Amino acid sequence: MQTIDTLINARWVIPVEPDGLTLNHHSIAVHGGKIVEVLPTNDAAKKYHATETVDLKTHAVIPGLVNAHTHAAMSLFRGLADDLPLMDWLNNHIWPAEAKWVSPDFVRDGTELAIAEMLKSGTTCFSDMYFFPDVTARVCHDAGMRACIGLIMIDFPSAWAQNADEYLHKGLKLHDELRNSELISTAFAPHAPYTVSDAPFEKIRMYADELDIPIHMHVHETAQEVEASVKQHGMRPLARLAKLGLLGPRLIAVHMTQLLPEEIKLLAQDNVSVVHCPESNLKLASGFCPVHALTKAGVNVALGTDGAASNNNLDMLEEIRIAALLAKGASGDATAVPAHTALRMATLNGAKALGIEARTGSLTAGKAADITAIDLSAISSQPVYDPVSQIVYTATRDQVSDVWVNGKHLLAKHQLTGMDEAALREKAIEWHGKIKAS
Ligand SMILES: CSC[C@H]1O[C@@H](n2cnc3c(O)ncnc32)[C@H](O)[C@@H]1O
Ligand SMILES: [Zn+2]
Repeated sequence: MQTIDTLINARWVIPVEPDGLTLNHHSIAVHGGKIVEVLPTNDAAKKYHATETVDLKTHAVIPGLVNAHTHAAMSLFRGLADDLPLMDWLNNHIWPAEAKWVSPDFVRDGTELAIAEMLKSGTTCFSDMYFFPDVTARVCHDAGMRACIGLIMIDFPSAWAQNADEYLHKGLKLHDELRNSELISTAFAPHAPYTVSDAPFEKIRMYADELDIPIHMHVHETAQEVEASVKQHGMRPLARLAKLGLLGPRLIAVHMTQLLPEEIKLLAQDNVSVVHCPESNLKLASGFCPVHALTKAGVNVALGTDGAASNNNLDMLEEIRIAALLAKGASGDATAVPAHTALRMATLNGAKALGIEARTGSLTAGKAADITAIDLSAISSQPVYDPVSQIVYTATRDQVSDVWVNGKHLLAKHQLTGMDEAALREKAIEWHGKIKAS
């Protein structure tokens, strides 16, 4: 008998890699934060002696969900400004509120609230873009959450940095401090082509090559963004990014609702990853990302929630379902984004976009034990012909029972093991009191 930390016995194991595989009555052996083996439960009982055994008799176990684009601390602005288009929302509501309220304490409390919500809905890793990324990284480390922290750049001063040089300098310092972390990786995060000028983009390209990290950016979010770029630069944002040498496998282009057929070809040729945020795009009426055409062209498409101020939740199960439905509606093709593809977008494709697919994104021996269990015994998920179909089209976040990140059991039987929900609620109420009074 081999001694291990944890043995998870599940009714179904869906490893995501290989694609389309569903394993019945299988177990996951976990030791030292890593997946040691995925094997039939009968064999696991003979081979492994585990310190902790978790029986999930009615559950499907999947790789932890990867939220490939969010602004975690914006959870404290949830519901602050609804039912508006992007630029009105940003210029007249969100940016003024951020100028007034964003501080290290705001980012700490907002990120903790967001992590609690993400863990409770099955997310084990998120890619963030927000002020005080040093605070976000510390909160993730303390909570045991995996994250890709955005080293932000924007052409206006904020409480985090005054100018491009300071944004870059602070970002590089943070990257250096985090370079040996098992849980936290970094990416450059220039906000968008319309808020970052050529000179900082050129520096980011150079440092991203040198440090071998991704570049995470909002791109082609709305038709107005594209029109404004044509007026100001004489070209579409993507063409400008291409001219600046930014198109390539490092680029994580978020939103992409405005794409010409030749741009889709270019994204595929250059191995750019796209992050689709369907709920944010719907709520801000930004447009529709042509996910079916992108996947057919071979582009890696991942999923993100965007921030809780434009969604208004951080629920990746909901995002998966909307992505699968919207792809069919928008393309007029019911075969677009089938359930297995949608689940892959929310797991392995996200990890690939963030450059961490060797660490996470599938239930594969040697990868980190980032695992989510979904209870399919709910009436609304009966009967189960295909557990992947039930996860994508019927499951809601209250069916997420257990979550492990790097082998740590952070959600056990629906309860957060390392976070105090009542205290998080109190802090959110306190912030609401201050913000609404202003
Ligand atoms: C420089 S920190 C990130 C910055 O992005 C803002 N933001 C949040 N959601 C969106 C979105 O959908 N499009 C563009 N910008 C967005 C956030 O409020 C921060 O200011
Ligand atoms: Zn965003």
